[in-house]
Amino acid sequence: MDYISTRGNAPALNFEGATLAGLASDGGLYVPRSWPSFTKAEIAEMAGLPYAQLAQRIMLPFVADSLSAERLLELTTAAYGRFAHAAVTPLKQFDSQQWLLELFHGPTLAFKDVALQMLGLLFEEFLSRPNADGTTRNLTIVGATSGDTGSAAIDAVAGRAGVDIFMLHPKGRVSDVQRRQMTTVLAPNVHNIAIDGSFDDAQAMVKRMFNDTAMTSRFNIGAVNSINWARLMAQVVYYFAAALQLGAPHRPVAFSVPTGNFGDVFAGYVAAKMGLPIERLIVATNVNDILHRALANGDYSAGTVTPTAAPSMDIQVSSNFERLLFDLNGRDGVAMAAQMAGFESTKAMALTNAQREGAAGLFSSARADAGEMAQAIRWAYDASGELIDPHTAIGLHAARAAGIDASVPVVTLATAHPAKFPDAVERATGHRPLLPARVGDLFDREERCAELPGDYDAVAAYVAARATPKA
Ligand SMILES: Cc1ncc(COP(=O)(O)O)c(C=O)c1O
Ligand SMILES: N[C@@H](CCOP(=O)(O)O)C(=O)O
Repeated sequence: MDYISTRGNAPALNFEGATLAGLASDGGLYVPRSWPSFTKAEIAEMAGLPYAQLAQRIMLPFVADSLSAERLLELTTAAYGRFAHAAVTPLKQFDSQQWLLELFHGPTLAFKDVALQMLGLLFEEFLSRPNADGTTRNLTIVGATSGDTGSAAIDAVAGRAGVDIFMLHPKGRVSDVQRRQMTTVLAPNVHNIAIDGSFDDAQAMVKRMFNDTAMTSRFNIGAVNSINWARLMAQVVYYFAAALQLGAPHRPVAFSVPTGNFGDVFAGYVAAKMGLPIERLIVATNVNDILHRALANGDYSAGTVTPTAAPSMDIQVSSNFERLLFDLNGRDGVAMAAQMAGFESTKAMALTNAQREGAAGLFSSARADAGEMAQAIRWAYDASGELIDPHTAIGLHAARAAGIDASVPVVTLATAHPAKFPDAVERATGHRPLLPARVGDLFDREERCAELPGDYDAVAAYVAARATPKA
């Protein structure tokens, strides 16, 4: 399997190359040249597999040019061995139709761990392979976070040889738990930067660095955000895990996905392409609703970001939407590059008919405001005694409003542990969720974080002064 850019003007790469490259050199995102798929019988055979084995089966077609099946299983076993629940991503039932897929049993309490524990191991694996002249490579990871990617990526690479990580977060716009999970990791290869601005500003700076030759000529810039294909590949697995438990491939399942950068729900789209019978993918947003507007009426135009109690979804430019638009528009890289150039200059874009109609076949969408989010937190607590976080609540609100046929199970992805956002959960229910013991003495640890203006040159200079140059 090789990987091509959505903008059609970058070299095709194998899995190892795409993983280390992160973003394509033409500014596009790497996608597999074609979607591998499983037959109904092959999917049925996966029922009951332990998570690490299921992950190996699902990922193998994507990585086979770079990893053997045996090595892949060693990596999935190591990655998912660190999860606090034996099922890795357990399902909980609310009522006869509504289910919750708990994705927060990893080390940093959010769904990002599922992919980033794997990505950390993949980086280590590929960077340890010698070049033709016997030297090895290093990587300067530059990432943007609205709270969860940062801590999960830092946990996955802290202290690893050959990797420096520079993580940008919007100052004052992540929860205290999220910030501390990043800033209390004092390993010398970890650099936290709080910038003045929004997550979108941070993400734009990261993408710009990949195309800044002054930086790329000196450093091997790498990505941990979901612009990196390997992130999404690892997230496909839990759609299979959940659907198999609910009767797939003999019964379709719908998923409701709290959405910001469109990575998690795009992984669901990939699962459908691979043959998993998905009835509907419900894209749930908070009031930062660019994706809801795009799917409902074709209007992909970025407004100003409004801070909410679900800060990780305070996003108005959704990187991975480009992957979907590319796939739905006949995979025409030239057209995609023109469409994205238009968006980058005007911050607005109209979907083509093919994109609108293609998306409507599988996706629907909903937007939840603060009141609807709080109501969903309360509903979950009353229905099951379960405390859910504000992001998950937005998904649950959309799941219950979607009008899916009663015979189809609807699974809401629980993307973060409620204790990451204790204030909002307590306001809604009167109960304050406790941090699990595995995060330890988070509030007693020393913090280290630089503060920079929301200015690309300042960030680039900061990185250049501290990163390890290419070997
Ligand atoms: C807790 C939480 N829920 C949902 C999302 C949205 O996921 P995605 O950006 O993949 O759409 C994020 C961040 O991305 C998150 O951290
Ligand atoms: N919500 C995310 C934003 C970054 O998204 P990513 O999936 O592209 O890494 C976060 O928590 O940082």
